[in-house]
Amino acid sequence: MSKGTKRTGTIIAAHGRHYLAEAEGQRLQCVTRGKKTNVAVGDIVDLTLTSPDQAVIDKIQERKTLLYRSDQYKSKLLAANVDQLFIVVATEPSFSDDLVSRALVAAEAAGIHVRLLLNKVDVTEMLEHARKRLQVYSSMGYEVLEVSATGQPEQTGATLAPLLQGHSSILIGQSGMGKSSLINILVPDADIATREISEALDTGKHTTTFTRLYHVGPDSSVIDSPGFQEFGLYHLSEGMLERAFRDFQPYLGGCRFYNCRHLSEPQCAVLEAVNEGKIAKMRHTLYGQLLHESSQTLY
Ligand SMILES: Nc1nc2c(ncn2[C@@H]2O[C@H](COP(=O)(O)OP(=O)(O)OP(=O)(O)O)[C@@H](O)[C@H]2O)c(=O)[nH]1
Ligand SMILES: [Zn+2]
Repeated sequence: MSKGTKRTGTIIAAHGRHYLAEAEGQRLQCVTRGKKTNVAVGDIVDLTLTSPDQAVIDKIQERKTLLYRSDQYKSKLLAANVDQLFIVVATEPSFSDDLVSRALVAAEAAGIHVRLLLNKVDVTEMLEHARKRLQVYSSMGYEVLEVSATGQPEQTGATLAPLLQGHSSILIGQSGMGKSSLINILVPDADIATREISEALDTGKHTTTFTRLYHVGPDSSVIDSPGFQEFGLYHLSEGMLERAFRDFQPYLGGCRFYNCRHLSEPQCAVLEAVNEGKIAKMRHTLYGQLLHESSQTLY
């Protein structure tokens, strides 16, 4: 394989502007042309080799999906081409409804199937409390799976592994929910793979701060992303937002004004549903917050 050879590869790890691609079973360190940082883990890319194990990314192939966060200034790509998302929460430490809902909205907007994964169900003192808090999501139709990564690893693997087959999945969650423990069950050699990727990307000690993709079977992969504390959705337009709230859907079209923003309009079907307890108050509050964010976008 010589300099100038063309390849098609999959991006399996990203750290800053450094990417690692896999092409025909070979790992290639990649950079973008210019200062572009629009590449995501999971992207299928056209490459030109610059040395036996290095390449330049010429082109990102059309994406089936793109999951991303954004703040006022820029978007932060989480993963490309995934078709399902697992939001990992736990009995303890306590999870944030705000972050869970934001992740649900991001998935809906990107057209990605989403489930919640309640981990650490072995912590029985907190189990009923966590289940109760998750009812708001299951009543909207989101599936909530219960697992215990350290308490019942075999059963957890048996529950999750079949769900990954034939899919490109991503796990996200706040720090401490047990995401790494789950990945270690799903990807037995994850630690070794992480070390190898870390060396290839030259990330030094920061082994847990990059997103990476693992193969878990033919046509099956799972992406592990770093824990997050915030989940900005500045990029979602108003129209996208109302549709991304699954609990609003039965009421859309029922408002007096066709262009109702569901904030303070008279005879708003969404507001009526909130008042009747059919839509959770915290969901509507978040919707208002996200509308505000989408009006603040500077890019
Ligand atoms: N009791 C119990 N503890 C668990 C379970 N899964 C993970 N833990 C513990 O929870 C802590 C956090 O787990 P990690 O897997 O490191 O969590 P993480 O979400 O990857 O966290 P970050 O690495 O900070 O992003 C560790 O002490 C685990 O041993 C579980 O099913 N039950
Ligand atoms: Zn309305």
